[in-house]
Amino acid sequence: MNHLEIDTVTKVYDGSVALAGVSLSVAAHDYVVMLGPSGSGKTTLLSVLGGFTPPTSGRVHIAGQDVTHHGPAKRPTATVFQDYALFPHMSVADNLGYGLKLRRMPKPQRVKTVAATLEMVGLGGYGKRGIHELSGGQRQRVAVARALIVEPEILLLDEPLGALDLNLRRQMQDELLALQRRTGRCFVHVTHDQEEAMALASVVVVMNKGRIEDYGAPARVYARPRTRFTANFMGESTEIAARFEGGLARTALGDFPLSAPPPEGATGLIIRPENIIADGTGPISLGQVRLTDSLFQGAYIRAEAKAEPSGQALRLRLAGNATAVPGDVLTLSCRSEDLVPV
Ligand SMILES: Nc1ncnc2c1ncn2[C@@H]1O[C@H](COP(=O)(O)OP(=O)(O)OP(=O)(O)O)[C@@H](O)[C@H]1O
Repeated sequence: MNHLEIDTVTKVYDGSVALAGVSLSVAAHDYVVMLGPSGSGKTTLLSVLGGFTPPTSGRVHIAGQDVTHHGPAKRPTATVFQDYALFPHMSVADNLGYGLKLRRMPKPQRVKTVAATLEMVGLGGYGKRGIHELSGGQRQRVAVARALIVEPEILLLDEPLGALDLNLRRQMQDELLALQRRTGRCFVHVTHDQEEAMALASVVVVMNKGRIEDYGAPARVYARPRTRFTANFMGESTEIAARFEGGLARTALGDFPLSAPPPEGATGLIIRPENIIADGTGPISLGQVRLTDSLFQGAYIRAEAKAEPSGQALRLRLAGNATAVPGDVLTLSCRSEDLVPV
């Protein structure tokens, strides 16, 4: 059995289905990021893992123990909430020490553990401060430290960086990743920010309408999405309608060999803009297109084009130093493996 086993978990609220049979196995060293649009069930699943929401059916095992009906205090998890939920009237050290006190750790040991944990999150010497004397990033670190200090088997993080500005968010992402590696603990993190998911996850879980659409290493999920929803939700792509016959995808741009069998019921090929080569040097020719739109973005040019004569629209990403204006005619190509059947 894996470190975390989620077995066919459902959650129904007054007839509305928040989780529709979610199953997932997670290893002890994984950094899992749950990603999905608003209302897809991410927070509900995290809350079921933390023991705050009882599932309607299904089971949850953590470190070999069936915790399905255990409340938050009775399971080996700790949660970092988006608003941090720190005790505002207590000092930083008392916030951290609280959980240890509940576990009846003797005071001298408690003081040492608090100091070491503050050191670990880069807040050595901040123990005496009040919560209101900290910046947003420092409060976030205190919240993570307070959760980690009780040595949970799994650290649950609900949009932990949601309240921070972009620069601080990136810095805290680096810090969270370093902390996860240093502590070797399993982190399960909820976000709706796909860049954050890619940056942090060893396993990204894409959720939609209470189900898992796709999960795996971020590079695989991004490059070879298993479903149309995942392809559209993560990054940009173009879909080319296709019929699949004898190892070939027949499309308006031509017939292409497939590098993998199409999933059942597949009706299209997905291609990412950055995988379209803006000349004829790739092994698969996509033919000629005329640019219909181009937008300079600094490092690259985001462009739209229409294939000739089919009229198929394509999204492109051209080098930032290219000259590209609407009306230009380009010959496009790609690699077979970058045409992903969905
Ligand atoms: N306490 C509740 N009572 C009734 N319905 C709920 C409750 N909590 C969540 N839901 C519903 O369950 C579904 C999943 O919600 P959930 O909060 O898990 O989604 P989410 O992916 O975390 O969304 P967001 O990114 O907006 O936080 C939604 O349709 C929501 O309205």
